[in-house]
Amino acid sequence: MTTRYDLIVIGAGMAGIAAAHKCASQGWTVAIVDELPYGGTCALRGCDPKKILRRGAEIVDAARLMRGKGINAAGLSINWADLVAHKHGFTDPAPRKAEDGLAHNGVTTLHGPTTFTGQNRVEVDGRPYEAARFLIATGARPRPLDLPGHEHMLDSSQFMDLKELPKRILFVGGGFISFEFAHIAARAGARPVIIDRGPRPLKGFDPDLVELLVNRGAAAGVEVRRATTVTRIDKTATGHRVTLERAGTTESAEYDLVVHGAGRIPDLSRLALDTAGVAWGARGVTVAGHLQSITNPAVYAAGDSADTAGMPLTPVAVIESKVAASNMLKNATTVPDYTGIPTAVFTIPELVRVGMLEHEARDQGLDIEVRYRDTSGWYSNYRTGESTAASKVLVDRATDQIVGAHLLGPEYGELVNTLGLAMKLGLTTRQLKSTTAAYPTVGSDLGSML
Ligand SMILES: Cc1cc2nc3c(=O)[nH]c(=O)nc-3n(C[C@H](O)[C@H](O)[C@H](O)COP(=O)(O)OP(=O)(O)OC[C@H]3O[C@@H](n4cnc5c(N)ncnc54)[C@H](O)[C@@H]3O)c2cc1C
Ligand SMILES: NC(=O)c1ccc[n+]([C@@H]2O[C@H](COP(=O)([O-])OP(=O)(O)OC[C@H]3O[C@@H](n4cnc5c(N)ncnc54)[C@H](O)[C@@H]3O)[C@@H](O)[C@H]2O)c1
Repeated sequence: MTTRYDLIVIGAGMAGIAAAHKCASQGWTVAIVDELPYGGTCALRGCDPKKILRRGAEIVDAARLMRGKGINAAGLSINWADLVAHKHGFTDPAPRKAEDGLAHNGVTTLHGPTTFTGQNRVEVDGRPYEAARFLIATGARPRPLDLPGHEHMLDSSQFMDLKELPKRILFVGGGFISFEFAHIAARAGARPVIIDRGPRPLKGFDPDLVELLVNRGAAAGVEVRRATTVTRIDKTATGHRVTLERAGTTESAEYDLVVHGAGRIPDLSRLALDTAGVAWGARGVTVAGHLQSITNPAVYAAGDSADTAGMPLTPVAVIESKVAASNMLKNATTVPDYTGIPTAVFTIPELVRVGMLEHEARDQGLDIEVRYRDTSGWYSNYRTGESTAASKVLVDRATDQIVGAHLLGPEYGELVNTLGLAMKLGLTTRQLKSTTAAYPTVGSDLGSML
């Protein structure tokens, strides 16, 4: 017999869980399904465990910066197995907590791979279900790389579960994952190399700050090679022989590990979306601004699996999920507001961005003032021994409002939240400068950055 719900949510990550809670709390009958343990990428295989591993690296780096300044960092090292065990202390109980919370709120929790069998029907592990509405929240997976030996690469989840960390690690792709993991690995004693096929890694971030970060990473043992790609990976007795291509020349080198950091794609190919009449493409489920499928009105999508103006980030998944849930409940067409959502690369130090890049602002015809500050000599950084730090705030001359902000430095991942808030609320830099921060905190540097 087919069980029927008001809503079936496919994917129990950030996007799926938030929407299931919201609709169930409004009295809808809701089921949620995942083929993996509940919690999704962010809690189990992404943001949260990654930042636990980074904590070890932060401590080592912080001690090294204070060498000769009263701290003896000699002999300080990361015990990788213990650090990974510390991570498991958080991730192992998370699925049970997530599932119990849903069940407590009246949501039926299902398990297994899900595929559509009609416009408003799915099968979960072979069992049929129907619903008036569906939310697709299936997230993303590593982009398949078409090269001989691709199966020897580890993905980000496998990397974070390594029992021990070898020395020679090649990260393919110069984006978020490679930079964050390489910065952790270097502090844990490895010699990571990042290759990127383009001339500039971390393309979504301010180019001047990226160059500073690349140099700071080099000093910590992270090598970055540009315009380089991998063409072949062969397993050897001691590791992997990797063939690399750069400007038409080929070289090969031996690495213990090769890690995939070459982008992620929406995880949709197994859902049989065509059977449900749901249009989709390489960027995700094709949705209107209010997150409803443009071809099947019963279906909505949110998070990494939806083709929207938002980046594939946790705060975006949560906002989209709440807006999609509210639209389903009220039959409304509200569009998410993406203004002022910050993003951070958790290297050491971290690189952050909110709003537009310089060239994006100019392409939009804005008359901007670029307020660049080398903050490396400022008190907050002197105190920690950090010698690489800078800020670049883009201010619209016509309105005195911030249209973009780019920061590289310790704790700037916290500072950027204030700039995001200012953008969201449309504060002028004059208004922002009139606020007072506790002193001495990095927040108290904001006025001088402006
Ligand atoms: C290594 C890493 C680090 C990251 N760090 C950060 C960070 O620091 N900050 C940040 O903002 N973002 C970060 N992200 C991105 C962030 O994790 C994602 O944007 C976010 O988790 C997306 O949430 P989601 O709910 O859309 O998808 P997910 O959390 O991926 O959830 C999708 C769920 O759907 C399930 N699923 C898929 N297909 C099916 C199917 N057919 N049937 C049943 N279930 C299915 C999956 O098993 C999964 O549990 C990181 C990502 C990675 C990979
Ligand atoms: N801190 C965070 O918020 C965080 C951390 C990790 C991941 N994420 C999310 O996960 C997504 C995926 O991360 P990612 O690091 O895999 O991708 P990414 O999109 O950040 O970067 C991929 C990079 O790999 C390069 N590349 C692609 N194919 C290549 C090849 N064959 N050889 C060499 N270089 C190649 C691209 O030019 C690009 O620079 C991100 O877009 C982000 O949304 C976020």
